[in-house]
Amino acid sequence: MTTTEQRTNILEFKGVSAGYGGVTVCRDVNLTVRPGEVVALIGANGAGKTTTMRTAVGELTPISGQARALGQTRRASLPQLAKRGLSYVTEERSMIMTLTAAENLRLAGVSADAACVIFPDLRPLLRRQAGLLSGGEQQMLTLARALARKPRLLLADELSLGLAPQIVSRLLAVVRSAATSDGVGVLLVEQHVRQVLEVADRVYVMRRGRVIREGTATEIAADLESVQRAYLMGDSD
Ligand SMILES: Nc1ncnc2c1ncn2[C@@H]1O[C@H](COP(=O)(O)OP(=O)(O)OP(=O)(O)O)[C@@H](O)[C@H]1O
Repeated sequence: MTTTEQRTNILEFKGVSAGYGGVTVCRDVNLTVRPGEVVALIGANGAGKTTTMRTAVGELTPISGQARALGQTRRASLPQLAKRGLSYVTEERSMIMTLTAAENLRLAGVSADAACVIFPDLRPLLRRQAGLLSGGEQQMLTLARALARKPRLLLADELSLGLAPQIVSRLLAVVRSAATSDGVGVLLVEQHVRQVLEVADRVYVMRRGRVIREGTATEIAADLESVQRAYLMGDSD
């Protein structure tokens, strides 16, 4: 990756407000993601993290401001962004549960070998129905499928929801490595704040629809108790 590429934002929000049916949920959000960096978006339930992600991937249109992914100057849909190199993964199990792991990969145009390079543990599971995989295995498959497509921008919304800490670490380590080794820009929404701070470069903290703090992961980690007390305890405080 050249220095110029590293400096270019592959995701950029300028004063973005967004919401549902005319009701504004996120207000004046400014954020950036550059190639090769892992950026975490943290905040209490209902803070507006998913709304921000859905705006970034073109599922929601900003009420005002500008949301630009992968250099698009006009609003683009998720399929258009996917063609340009966006992968979007969420906590929802997105596999077809009656198909095998290998069939799910094939359906996405991803080779089983490429997926197994990312998570070797998938190899013995390829012929198993996706619906019979554990939650952690399903998310390994989801992440392997997303990364094997060699995206330029990965948006992951609570990929590890409800999973054991050990598997959360493994998923996050693979995300970190995709950023470091392949230059993927990553925006991560995670409830596992301590773990995400270990892999993130920068962090945005949201509360009541606004970004109320940003910093390097090191800065936020050094001040984690007050961040958690002030911002993550619940939006009704
Ligand atoms: N489809 C929708 N229609 C109307 N309001 C919505 C919709 N989805 C979310 N909201 C509201 O928008 C606000 C922000 O929700 P959002 O899902 O973005 O928060 P979040 O930070 O991702 O929360 P969580 O951590 O609980 O997933 C909440 O008040 C929520 O009720």
